[in-house]
Amino acid sequence: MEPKKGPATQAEKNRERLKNQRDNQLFGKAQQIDAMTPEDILVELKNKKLPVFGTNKERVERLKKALGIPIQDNGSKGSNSVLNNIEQIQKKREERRRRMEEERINKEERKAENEALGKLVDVDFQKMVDQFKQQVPPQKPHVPSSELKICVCVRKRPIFSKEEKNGEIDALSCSNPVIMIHEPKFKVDGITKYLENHTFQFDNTYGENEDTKTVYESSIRPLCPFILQGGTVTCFAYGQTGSGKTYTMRGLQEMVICDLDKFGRGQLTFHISFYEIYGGRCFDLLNNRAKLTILEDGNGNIQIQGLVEHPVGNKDEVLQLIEYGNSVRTTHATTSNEDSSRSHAICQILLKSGQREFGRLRLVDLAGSERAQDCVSNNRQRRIEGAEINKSLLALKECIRALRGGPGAHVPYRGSKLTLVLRDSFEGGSDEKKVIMITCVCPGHSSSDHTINSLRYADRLKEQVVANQVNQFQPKPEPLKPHQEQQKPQPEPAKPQPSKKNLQPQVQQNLPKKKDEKPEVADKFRKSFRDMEYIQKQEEDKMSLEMLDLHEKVETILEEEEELLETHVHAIKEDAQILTEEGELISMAQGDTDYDIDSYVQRMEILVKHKLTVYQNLYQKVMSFKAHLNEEEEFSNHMTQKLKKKG
Ligand SMILES: Nc1ncnc2c1ncn2[C@@H]1O[C@H](COP(=O)(O)OP(=O)(O)OP(=O)(O)O)[C@@H](O)[C@H]1O
Repeated sequence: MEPKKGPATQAEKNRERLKNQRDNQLFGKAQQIDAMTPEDILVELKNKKLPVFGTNKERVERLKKALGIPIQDNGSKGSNSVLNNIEQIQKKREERRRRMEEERINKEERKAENEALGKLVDVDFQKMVDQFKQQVPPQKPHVPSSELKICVCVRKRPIFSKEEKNGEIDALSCSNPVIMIHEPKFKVDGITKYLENHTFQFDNTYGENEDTKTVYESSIRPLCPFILQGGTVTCFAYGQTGSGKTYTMRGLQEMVICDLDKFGRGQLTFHISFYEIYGGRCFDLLNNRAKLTILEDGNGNIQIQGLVEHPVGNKDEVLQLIEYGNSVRTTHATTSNEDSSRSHAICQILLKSGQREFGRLRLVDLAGSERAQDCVSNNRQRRIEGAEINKSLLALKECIRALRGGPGAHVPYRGSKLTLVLRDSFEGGSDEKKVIMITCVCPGHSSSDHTINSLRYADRLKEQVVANQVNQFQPKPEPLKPHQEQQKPQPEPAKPQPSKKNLQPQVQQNLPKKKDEKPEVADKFRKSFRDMEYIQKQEEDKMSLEMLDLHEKVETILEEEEELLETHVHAIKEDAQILTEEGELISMAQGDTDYDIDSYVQRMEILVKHKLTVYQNLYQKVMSFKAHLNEEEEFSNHMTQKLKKKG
């Protein structure tokens, strides 16, 4: 007999492929029908407007026939076919039981394995995540930042054994330039588990096994020649507390100093300044945390008054200074990271050769992004810090985006203190200024919300904003089984969009109307508020008008607090002066029996009046400040109530 020939032509091959596909589909459908209950068969027949008479087997065959599934005629009739049917059902039941048992044993084994490793993770979710991870596409080479207008990248840090002991699952898959978040979820029944998978793509992504040198090689290093030709490069580390911002920044600081020193062949001096912005105020990290004042002259030039620039010729000294600066940053303990930073730290390096200025490099380690949600905390200090962080991160996003708009684009740098001091990093378009944004993310599944927020933030900085995709990489579908845990895509609920129509009147109402303010203060305040309005409009789906109102209140409080402290110091000095004069007056009155009572009364009247004026002024400032604090408190309570109702 001649061996069976395979398909000869392409057309035959295609026909055979299509036939196989169809057979597979029909086989799948037949399996689904066999697994259906008699009631389901009835419903299905009715749906398809087919007759419902006869036994269940006859109904099944009718349904299959209607769907084009060939009926196997085994020639048996009557009791024989009934026996066959029962046999088939039993086989399927056994098969199902065998599979369930296998799954149970598999689960127990995974659990025991995890326990031995000290991991207390949910094995079902872990299995689902592992399945997805097997389908991650291969990694592509990293793109050097010199080829990009703005380099937007993401770095995933490794999961710590401490986190796994606490039940954390590594829910991030990273394969340059893609990063996926596998978010464990429960269906409404509260039992069935599934994963919601979000896929993002950036210029570069770095996984847990890629070290800081790899990040450096494709981010800052390609821009070193640009700096040496007089360019300005600003590199930001963004992300939630504990995601590795400081870890990444410290590594980059060291590498870039060494490289710039090497490229400059020892001829360059580094002029280092290192300061932080904490709660809307600026402090010099290399000068005993001296408080700095941000000034803007009539031409819009920004100056940080009091900031000390340290000229250093030796790279080791540069690194020592940076290390010192890092160690004195403002930190506060939180549950997730004991050294959680609430400040933005800006390390600025100006390169000079003799008197000739070269480029500038700014390395900015941003405050924990989740702190921006502290706007409704119980603690006022935290709230004000949170509002400041929120405002600065929103303003930063819009200022970076303005770089893409070219030299003439509006840069809303007055929207926050951070963007105000970094104004020079954003103006002139992306050919003149280079920005690298490294978004750091935590791998643990319980951080999924924060991670998604961080990636969405970074996504807005990309050239083309493409909405992240949900469930791009799905495991191969298995036939549906009853009560099986499904990895089902769940569309995100649509967010209500505030209407633009309603925006204007309310914003107008919010415009600051402060009495007795100096004209330049009022002007500064209005300009900054206009930039906040601009940012709010770009961000209207995220930033509510209430948030804008909160930012205005916080701005007022910060400005007034400054003024109040100044007035208080002034009052104490005046008082001391008056006290000295009073002392002199008393000594005169007590020591000289022949003193002039009229002159005493006259001088005393002047002194007391002066004292009253000084303290009256201070009292008014205290009362006004107190009223604004109360207003902020009320507003915060209102926001908290609103959030509670929503949640
Ligand atoms: N890629 C990494 N590889 C190994 N360990 C890392 C990595 N990234 C971060 N870590 C470690 O994770 C911890 C938190 O990192 P880091 O302090 O840099 O976070 P952070 O984002 O700066 O937090 P915060 O905003 O609170 O300052 C540190 O112990 C750090 O050593």
